[in-house]
Amino acid sequence: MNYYSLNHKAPSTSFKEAVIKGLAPDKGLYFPEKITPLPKSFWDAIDDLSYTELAFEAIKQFVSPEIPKTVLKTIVEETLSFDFPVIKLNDHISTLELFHGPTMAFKDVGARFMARCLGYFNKNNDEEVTVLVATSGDTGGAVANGFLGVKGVNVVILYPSGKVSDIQEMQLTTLGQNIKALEVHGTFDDCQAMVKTAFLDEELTNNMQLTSANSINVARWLPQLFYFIFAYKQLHKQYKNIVFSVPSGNFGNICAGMMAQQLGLPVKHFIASNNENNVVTRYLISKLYEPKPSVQTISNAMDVGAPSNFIRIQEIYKNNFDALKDNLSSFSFSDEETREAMLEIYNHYLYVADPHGAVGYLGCKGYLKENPEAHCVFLETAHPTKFLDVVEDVIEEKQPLPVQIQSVMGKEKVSVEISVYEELKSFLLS
Ligand SMILES: N[C@@H](CCOP(=O)(O)O)C(=O)O
Repeated sequence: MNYYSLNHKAPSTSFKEAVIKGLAPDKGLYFPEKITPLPKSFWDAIDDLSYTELAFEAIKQFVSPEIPKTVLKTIVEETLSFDFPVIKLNDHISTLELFHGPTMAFKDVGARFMARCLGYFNKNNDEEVTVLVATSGDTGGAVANGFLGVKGVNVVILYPSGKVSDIQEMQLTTLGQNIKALEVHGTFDDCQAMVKTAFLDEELTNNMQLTSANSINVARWLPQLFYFIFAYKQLHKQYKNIVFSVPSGNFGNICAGMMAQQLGLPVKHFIASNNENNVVTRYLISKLYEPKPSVQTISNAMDVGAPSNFIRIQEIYKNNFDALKDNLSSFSFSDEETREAMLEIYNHYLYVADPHGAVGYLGCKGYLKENPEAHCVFLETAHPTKFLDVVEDVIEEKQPLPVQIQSVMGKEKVSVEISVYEELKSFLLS
């Protein structure tokens, strides 16, 4: 599969080059040249195929021929070594739990898939790759875990100081080895902007091979389409009008869901559920796309003011506003509403949702008001104990810590504080 730059000022490139480069030389995101819907026989066999078989069939067109089928099978099997259960709350709302991986966030799948692809491409190469990643909370930990000890790969994680949860910070600052954390005095958007600037800095790119492990990288972004197929597998016999409410920050996950739809997944509608960082909610009302600096919320992984992947969504809908609006709704909720939703979910369903999931639940409720025939699945993007203070405060109950969380507790935080791009550059050159 070849990929083109959405800025249209750089040549098309192979999957391998797109993964190794991360971002196109013209700073555009890569997008696949062709999307071939999966055959009817695939969808007819959904009950008989395992998660790894479904994932393999769904992703293979995007990675071939650079990753041979036997290698891809192993990559998919190793990536998906945990569960993705759907939990039904009532006849109209279910949640898809995406937090059963090693760092308990949905990012684990993309990070593990990408790490293995890069490991494969790098196996006979002596040149080291530096993976730069900006995180608003969950990506950092997942990438640190996924890339820990991968030969020839150094990871540098930028995170906004004081704006990620304590557990998220421990997950990305305590592993050591080939993982380094930079604590940025600024927002996630500042971190993401620094990463993008680094890709354009010839002094850096002449000295080192840089790539990104944010969803701007196709190998981090595309595997997220598996989730929607897994949810459909679990629900399709019971419900016909399935819609997904996706807690959205950088919009990679919802955009991957739309790719699954392009492959033929019968999804009725998508809901982008936002906290107060709501550029897309506003866009769908006003037709004006006006990114704003992000504000801090209790659903911090979604504190993104300028979502990178929105341009990919526009590409899927060929920049047709009406076509997009037919398939996408968006709602935005305050922290107060999020807390109330967490309590409601707990009181009504005895289910402990994290703040991001609670925003997704509210998105379902918003959509169901006008579309009562739908069955809405909100994505539980991270385990509630990653936001322990907020969760325990809202439901007034102590939460047991899963082993994945216990394993980072009490470890020593190691980070370097930076404020401006020049400091990132000297860090990388040093
Ligand atoms: N929400 C992310 C930040 C960016 O998202 P990504 O999917 O592009 O890595 C986080 O939690 O770190």
